[in-house]
Amino acid sequence: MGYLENGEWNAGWYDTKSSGGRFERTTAGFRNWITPDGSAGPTGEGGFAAEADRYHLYVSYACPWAHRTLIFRALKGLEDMITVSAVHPDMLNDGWTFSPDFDGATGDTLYGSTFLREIYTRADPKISGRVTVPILWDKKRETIVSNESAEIIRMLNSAFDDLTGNRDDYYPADLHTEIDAINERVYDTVNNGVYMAGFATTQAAYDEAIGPLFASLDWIEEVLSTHRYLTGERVTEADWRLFTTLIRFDKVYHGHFKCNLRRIADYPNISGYLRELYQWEGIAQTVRFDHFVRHYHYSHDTINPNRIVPITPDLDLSAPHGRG
Ligand SMILES: N[C@@H](CCC(=O)N[C@@H](CS)C(=O)NCC(=O)O)C(=O)O
Repeated sequence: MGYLENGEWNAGWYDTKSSGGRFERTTAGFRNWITPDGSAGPTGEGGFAAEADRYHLYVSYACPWAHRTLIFRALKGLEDMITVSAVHPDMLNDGWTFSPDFDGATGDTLYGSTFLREIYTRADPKISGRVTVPILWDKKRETIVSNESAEIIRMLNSAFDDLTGNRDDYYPADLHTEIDAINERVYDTVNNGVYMAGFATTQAAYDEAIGPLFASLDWIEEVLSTHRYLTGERVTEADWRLFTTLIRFDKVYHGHFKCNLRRIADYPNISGYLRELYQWEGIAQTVRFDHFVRHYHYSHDTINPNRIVPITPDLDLSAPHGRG
């Protein structure tokens, strides 16, 4: 773990001293958009037109934010158009690395780099900031299009539709307001809520995160008792954004991040919904339990200094989901 300052690497864990023990996630630095014709998107500059075999994703199978991008690549049939490199699950003093020494870790298939930070310095040799996954890389301009997963999935949702013919829309116009509102609550209290609980270094910071997390899971359980998906009868971006946290919950967040008031298995509707999403065509291949169980327990030595990787419960995800 560490960060880049003027292109130089500094090792060090998150600073929570200045924020009363609270974990505060930093904002992503590259905010350009791929668009069908290369015109500029909502932020950043233009010049990133949708093209086959032009873009590359750098991901970790452990990371819930990177996982979103793999899910959208699968849902939108972009596997042949967008290539992928997956980092090693251990994120230690050098940050994410391309060591291929773990099943599914591919190394850097574009440049043969050793560390993920080299991708950031390749885009900007004097860059400052955290070295995070996912990264959407442009092989043509050799730069980073975006390192913000929420925006990468929006691009993948529609920018390539004319090339693939896949027009499935996970952010339909008539549901924008509802999806945005759900995303906000789910991000603040669930997706990021588990990290705020797990990375808290004061009791107060933990207490602040844990109540809203379970209040939101209780609310989601209620919503899913009358709706098949979060916004009703159509699966949307909001569901896939929640999925990446739910799938890690009982194996990692429940124990490692002390999110242990209840398990997902204790929520009947969320459990069926999780199974349905897991069984969705193309999704199971994006889920690497081995990567995330190893990553969290082995990498966070402030939480688990002896790096003991625990046994975790089997999740019977292939059982009938009963959500018909
Ligand atoms: N805003 C980013 C956050 C990504 C993020 O925090 N990724 C984590 C892995 S789960 C990371 O790479 N952390 C390394 C670090 O913070 O140094 C996104 O959603 O794309």
